[in-house]
Amino acid sequence: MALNRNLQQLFNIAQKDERLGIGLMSGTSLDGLDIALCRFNGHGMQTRFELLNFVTIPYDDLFKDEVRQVFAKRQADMEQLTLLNAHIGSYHAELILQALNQWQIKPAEVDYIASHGQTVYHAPARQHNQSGYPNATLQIGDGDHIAVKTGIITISDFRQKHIAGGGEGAPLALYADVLLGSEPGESRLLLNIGGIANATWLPASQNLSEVFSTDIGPGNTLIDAACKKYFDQPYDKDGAIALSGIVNKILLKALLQHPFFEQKLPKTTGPEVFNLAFVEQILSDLEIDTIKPADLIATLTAYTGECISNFVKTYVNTYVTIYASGGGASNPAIISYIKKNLTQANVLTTGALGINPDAKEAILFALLGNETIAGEPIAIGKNPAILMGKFSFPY
Ligand SMILES: Nc1ncnc2c1ncn2[C@@H]1O[C@H](COP(=O)(O)OP(=O)(O)OP(=O)(O)O)[C@@H](O)[C@H]1O
Ligand SMILES: CC(=O)N[C@H]1[C@@H]2OC[C@@H](O2)[C@@H](O)[C@@H]1O[C@H](C)C(=O)O
Repeated sequence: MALNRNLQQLFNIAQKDERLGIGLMSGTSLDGLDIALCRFNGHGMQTRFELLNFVTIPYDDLFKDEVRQVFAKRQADMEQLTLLNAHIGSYHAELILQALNQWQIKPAEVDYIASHGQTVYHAPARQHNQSGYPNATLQIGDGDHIAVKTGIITISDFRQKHIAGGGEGAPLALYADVLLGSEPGESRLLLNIGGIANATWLPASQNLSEVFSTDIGPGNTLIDAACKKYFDQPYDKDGAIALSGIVNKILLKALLQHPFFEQKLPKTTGPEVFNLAFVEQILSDLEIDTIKPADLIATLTAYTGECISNFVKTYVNTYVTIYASGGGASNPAIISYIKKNLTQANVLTTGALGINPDAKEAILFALLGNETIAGEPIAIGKNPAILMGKFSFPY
């Protein structure tokens, strides 16, 4: 009996030696849609990949404001959430078509799209503390809209399977970091500084039972929020405001007391926890009535730097090479903290590994899609050994 057209196409793609996949990431910074066009050869530990094209298409202010109405909010308008689920899927499809057109690639040449969607709420059980409820997370931007509008098979909603397999739904970076980032003989920490900072530990031994990936704490999320509130800017370009301010040591010390840092690894978090309301509560507890906006940003930047360096000092007990990625890797004020605090580390960017630091998370989803189509579950320590995502077909 013949397979239907969708399954036949999927079967053909799965059997190819080489696949062309698009990875999409729209992160917690809400800065834009990252689109990575990658060529994959093989799968699992034999994966070879090439980044053919990459672009971040910035979101306009109207779109950001629409998403912010539900983003990381405990209570939101259900109609707005429902509309956004369809709208984001459809909008992302338009942006993909725009990028393909720019790169002069026809949709028919692309084997699959792997879409992260937009996280609107992340709620691991450690955080929500509601008995009887599991780890939970919600990404919107439905894959059917992407598949139908682009005509390309789309895999989406990766995080639910990680939760179903016993994880918190993040960080998924683990899988790509092991496949693309390990090197025998070099202890590596792959550090992504996005809205939230996360890291994957890759020991020189390459012993998969020692590998772990975890969120560290705030990356750019608090800095961005304060920049928007006090300077009407989306972020602190090149750390200029932070470098002009003075760190408030009392505030910094209090921020570092957050219980998240004491919880055992691996763990995840988000702007649901690390937001300006948390900072304002601490300012009020400390009876600090006024703080210069530049000093606040200097302090929040130091906070990110301290969280990352404290993490490395606590969990990495050897000389390590840190490969940084994400937008925070372009903030000299954050990076200089890490370099100053960590004398037992060589701090580079993933560019030194041939992985564009801005494209890394979009590449991750392209790689996860390649595994879902052609790979086998890979056991890495206690992490869920699973293939993730849901298929949407164009027809
Ligand atoms: N030149 C720069 N100087 C300072 N900060 C920068 C610079 N370029 C990017 N950033 C920061 O990086 C952020 C975007 O980072 P990125 O795209 O890695 O985040 P994301 O993918 O949304 O986050 P997450 O990984 O948490 O989901 C910006 O909001 C900004 O804070
Ligand atoms: C729930 C969610 O969207 N988490 C993101 C977020 O952004 C950074 C950090 O928090 C990380 O845990 C994760 O994304 C990356 C891509 C990951 O899963 O590896």
